[in-house]
Amino acid sequence: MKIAIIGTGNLGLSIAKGVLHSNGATNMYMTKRNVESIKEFESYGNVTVTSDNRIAVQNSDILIFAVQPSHFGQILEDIKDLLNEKHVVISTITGFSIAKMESIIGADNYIVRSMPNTAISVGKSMTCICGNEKGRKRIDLTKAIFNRMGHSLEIPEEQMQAATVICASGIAFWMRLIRATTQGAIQLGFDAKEAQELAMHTCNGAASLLIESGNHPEEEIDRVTTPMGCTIKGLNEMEHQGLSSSLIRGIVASFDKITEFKTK
Ligand SMILES: NC(=O)C1=CN([C@@H]2O[C@H](COP(=O)(O)OP(=O)(O)OC[C@H]3O[C@@H](n4cnc5c(N)ncnc54)[C@H](O)[C@@H]3O)[C@@H](O)[C@H]2O)C=CC1
Ligand SMILES: O=C(O)[C@@H]1CCC=N1
Repeated sequence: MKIAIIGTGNLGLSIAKGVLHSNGATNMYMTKRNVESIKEFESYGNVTVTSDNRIAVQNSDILIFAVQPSHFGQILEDIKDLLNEKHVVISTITGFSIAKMESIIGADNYIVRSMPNTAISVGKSMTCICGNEKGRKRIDLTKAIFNRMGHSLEIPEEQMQAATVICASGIAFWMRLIRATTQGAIQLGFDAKEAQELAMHTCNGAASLLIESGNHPEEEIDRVTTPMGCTIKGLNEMEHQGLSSSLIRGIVASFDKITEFKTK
């Protein structure tokens, strides 16, 4: 598998690390404007680092674009004449529709949108995927690539904006909750390192329990909340302070922000 990461910044670098850790590519190109910060990746032997997207496209089959939304249109213009039947054009770009991509490179390309998160670097991404008419013939291949770096789900393009919030931004929401739990643990007497260790592994356990059991969260919460116990006291106080409501309102605000920059 010959993969190009076009735009090796925060997300692109996470994807590159995930590809390398999962041995997901026989050959990988990594591009960015200034390559100094990623030069070290050439030590992997099967990695080429360059600022030239055209070279990367010519030497790769799977093209994963991870540039800022405002840069993506011009980058597609710059490489569109190189695209052929071997290429799968995979975009992680928030708010950049398939129709907009087709208006630049044409509908006769294998186009897939993928919405991963930075946990892809450690093989734990939740990645949502959709494709254009030709791209849907490459969905299984795309899922195979992203399933080596976590879990993936094909969804309609209409849900990609919501998926961006829940999965891509969502990982930051969960890490803020881990940080808040850590601060609570520090207040209760743990040092910062141990406090974060407790918070991370408890969070990991909660997610793993739900994934493995397939149970509803409240079913599992009912197993923890001893009558008149400390857990229900804490949970009810959190809800009195608006825990669930503040999370939901933050998720909706994040969604509305994407709508804002989509309409610009
Ligand atoms: N950061 C995240 O967790 C996620 C980001 N996304 C999307 O991924 C895209 C990238 O986001 P970030 O990684 O956070 O941004 P970033 O700014 O960290 O990375 C963008 C990279 O693109 C490079 N770039 C700019 N122009 C270029 C060009 N002409 N050729 C090659 N590289 C070029 C920049 O040097 C930079 O390294 C955005 O569209 C964002 O919406 C999607 C899901 C998650
Ligand atoms: O914050 C952002 O706009 C990008 C999309 C999801 C994660 N990072």
